Amino acid sequence: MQAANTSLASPQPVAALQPAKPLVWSIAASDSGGGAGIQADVLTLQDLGCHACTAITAITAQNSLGVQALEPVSNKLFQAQLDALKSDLPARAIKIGLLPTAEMIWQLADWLQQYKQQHQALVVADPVLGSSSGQHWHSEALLDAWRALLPHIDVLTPNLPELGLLSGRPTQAIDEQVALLQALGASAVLVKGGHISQIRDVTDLLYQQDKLVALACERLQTPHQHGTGCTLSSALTALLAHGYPLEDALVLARAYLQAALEQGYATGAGPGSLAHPGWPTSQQYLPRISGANWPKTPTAPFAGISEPLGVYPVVDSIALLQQLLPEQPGCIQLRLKQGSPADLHAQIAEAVMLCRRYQVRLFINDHWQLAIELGAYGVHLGQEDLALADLTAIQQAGLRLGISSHGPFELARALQLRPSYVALGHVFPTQTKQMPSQPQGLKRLALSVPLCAGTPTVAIGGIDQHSFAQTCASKVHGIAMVSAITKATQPAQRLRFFNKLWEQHYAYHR
Ligand SMILES: Cc1ncc(COP(=O)(O)OP(=O)(O)O)c(N)n1
Ligand SMILES: Cc1ncsc1CCOP(=O)(O)O
Repeated sequence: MQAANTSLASPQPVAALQPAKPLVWSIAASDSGGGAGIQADVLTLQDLGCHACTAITAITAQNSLGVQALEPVSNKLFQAQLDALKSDLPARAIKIGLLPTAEMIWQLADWLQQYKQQHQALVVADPVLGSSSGQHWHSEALLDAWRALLPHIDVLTPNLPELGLLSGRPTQAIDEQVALLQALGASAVLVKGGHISQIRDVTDLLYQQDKLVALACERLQTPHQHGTGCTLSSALTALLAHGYPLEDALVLARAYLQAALEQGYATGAGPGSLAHPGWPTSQQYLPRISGANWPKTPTAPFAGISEPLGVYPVVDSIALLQQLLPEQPGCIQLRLKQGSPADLHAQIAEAVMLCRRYQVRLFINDHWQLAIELGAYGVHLGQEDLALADLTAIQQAGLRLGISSHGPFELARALQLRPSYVALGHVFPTQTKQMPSQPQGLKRLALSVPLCAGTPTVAIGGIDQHSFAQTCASKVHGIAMVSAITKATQPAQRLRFFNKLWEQHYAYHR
């Protein structure tokens, strides 16, 4: 019998395929206790739908009570791991954790410089310079090496002590310390709030060039916090690997961490481990976001909407409104982008009168003062419009408020204001408006809907007869459309068609 060819010397490469899951590398140390390091990273990356590859920097002997020993891998073995991954499993994103020696950090800096010239990969680095149980693994030489690594890192996630060590100016203000790291080549810096002060909330600060955003979550009273930094940074890496922009990735990663902490569990006699709670789907874990140009939340929620919004045409003229109203859409929006004050007043007054006659709920885009004055059902505002509007006046006048969102970050901000509905868009490419962001697609739409529990959702952007049913399947409460209705040769007939589809869907699938 002929022996099967079991040679390991020269495996034939399988034809390059697009991997089914994003490939993410964790470059970090092993935690024999299974709560932090490589082990926490792999569990988190897999939990968030990525394939985790690893390059182990050191092996630690530890349990829930502390670290008993740490031994770096040889530089040769470290290099071999990186090269093996590079030749066959290129990363969409890379997470860096504990780097045990200055020499290994310099080696990684050289290696990353070359890698990033050939591959597009985002690098998140959690500068682990000590353990939560009190050990520290830094020397001046190691800190200098970390500083040299900064230009190769896209997001650095230090806690406050780590920021102080890296900046070398621990007594200066956080902004000033971050500026020092940015001067050394750091891009985005997320200063984690766990150590900032023992107040009710944990507030993380995201610095990007000239922009600062704060994300606050309730401080959970749990002893099971081993691996918190590793879990946050690997969750962030996973979400970046899925293609979420940084702020969106961070909001979801923070929600993931909050659920992971809340469901943490005891392992040994010391602090236990975090759970791996799956994709964030619950609004209760979303961080509260603050930053420049963001309005205060009115003291009460906006008026609610009882019936589903249904098919939601967005029109730019009274003529179209008149054509569509007899078809009884779930609601309608007048979106006027030009006109003198007198002209706008006259058109909105007429729209209010017509919608009352047909008993259709009328939202006014942008012109919130006229909407209040003339008694519209509600107002729709974009995120940039919110800072300019008097939200308390809209809320106290009893008008409904709909707010646009283009991803989890804007969605979390919008939900904070307790609006009457949130719009999720743009779902598909659209010709109607130049959009600053990428289309979200149906998968992200479906993942966003559960985050809004209790607040109605409206999908918008590029929805037409081909995508209507799939969009309904995401369980949104309304479907807003501009061109699919207004550019049809017979807009009223087209609306009738969509109304019928909505009713069928609603009757059979809710
Ligand atoms: C239902 C609905 N969703 C989103 C929008 C977009 O509003 P906005 O972000 O204010 O952009 P403009 O419409 O002003 O271009 C909307 N109008 N309606
Ligand atoms: C106003 C707006 N906001 C997000 S997408 C969009 C335009 C939607 O138009 P269409 O339905 O023609 O794609």
